[in-house]
Amino acid sequence: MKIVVSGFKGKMGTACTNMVLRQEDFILAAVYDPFATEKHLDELPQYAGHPVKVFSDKATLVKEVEADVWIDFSRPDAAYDNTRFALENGMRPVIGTTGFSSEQLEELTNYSKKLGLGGLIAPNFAIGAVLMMEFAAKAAKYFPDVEIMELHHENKLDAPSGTAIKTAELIYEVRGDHPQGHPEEKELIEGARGADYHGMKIHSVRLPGLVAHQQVQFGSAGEGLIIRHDSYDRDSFMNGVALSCRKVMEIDRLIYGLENFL
Ligand SMILES: NC(=O)C1=CN([C@@H]2O[C@H](COP(=O)(O)OP(=O)(O)OC[C@H]3O[C@@H](n4cnc5c(N)ncnc54)[C@H](O)[C@@H]3O)[C@@H](O)[C@H]2O)C=CC1
Ligand SMILES: O=C(O)C1=N[C@H](C(=O)O)C[C@H](O)C1
Repeated sequence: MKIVVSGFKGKMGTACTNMVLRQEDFILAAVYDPFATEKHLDELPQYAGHPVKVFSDKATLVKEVEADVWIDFSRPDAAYDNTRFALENGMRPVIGTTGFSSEQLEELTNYSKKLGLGGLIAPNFAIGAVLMMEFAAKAAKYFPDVEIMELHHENKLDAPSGTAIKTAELIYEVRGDHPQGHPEEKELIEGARGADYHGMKIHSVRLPGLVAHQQVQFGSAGEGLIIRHDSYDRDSFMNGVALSCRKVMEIDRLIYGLENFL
């Protein structure tokens, strides 16, 4: 299977490039990053011995390279354009980049169906994070009062995280609208109670030293339940990305969420 890694200079792009090179049935057809130059081949040791084509321009890439799968970990403001571009050029998207609106997800799904091309957009590729979301949705039936704390490295651009949004959506499907806290509570400093999603509060922490962590904290009369997932290393996402590259070859539309492949 021939694969392009988009956003290859970044933290996740680097991990994905290494992962693709390690898989016997994957071929790294090209890497793309608008900030790339040819000298990246010499600078990045993981490419040693592997003749990989480096592109800083998507249009040139598709003229010179044929690939089956487009892995993308770039920026929230590039997520939609890159996914659309992959589909338009016959590559199955495996997208970890966050920042899609529900309208964009719907439009891309419809477009993929029209083309008959498989693909996946997943806010989190760590198997443990998918389980955390499923456990949280299950708990919400009995514990409707819940707050989500997501904690990430200080270079993250979007807040709340894609994982926190997906978790909130899953919990909302179970418990619906549910105002929390005292009806007369007042924030003395704006934002103190976090973002509000149908009554559920979401808190975003950004600190050096963190990778990707989330705690879903439930409270009920006299008891509490905390469901927590920690990605200590970006390798935590790689099994999910590798699995998805194989699975998108077997389907004929874009889907949302790694749970669909587990
Ligand atoms: N779904 C998942 O499991 C995970 C998703 N992410 C998401 O992946 C994205 C990237 O995260 P990091 O690697 O930490 O960021 P990063 O900042 O380390 O890397 C982003 C890379 O994208 C490149 N880039 C900028 N504009 C681009 C464009 N238009 N097309 C292609 N590449 C472009 C940058 O030059 C940079 O090399 C974020 O949206 C993050 O939330 C991160 C970790 C796991
Ligand atoms: O930016 C990150 O790092 C991560 N982004 C994804 C998100 O927004 O949920 C997945 C994971 O949390 C790491």
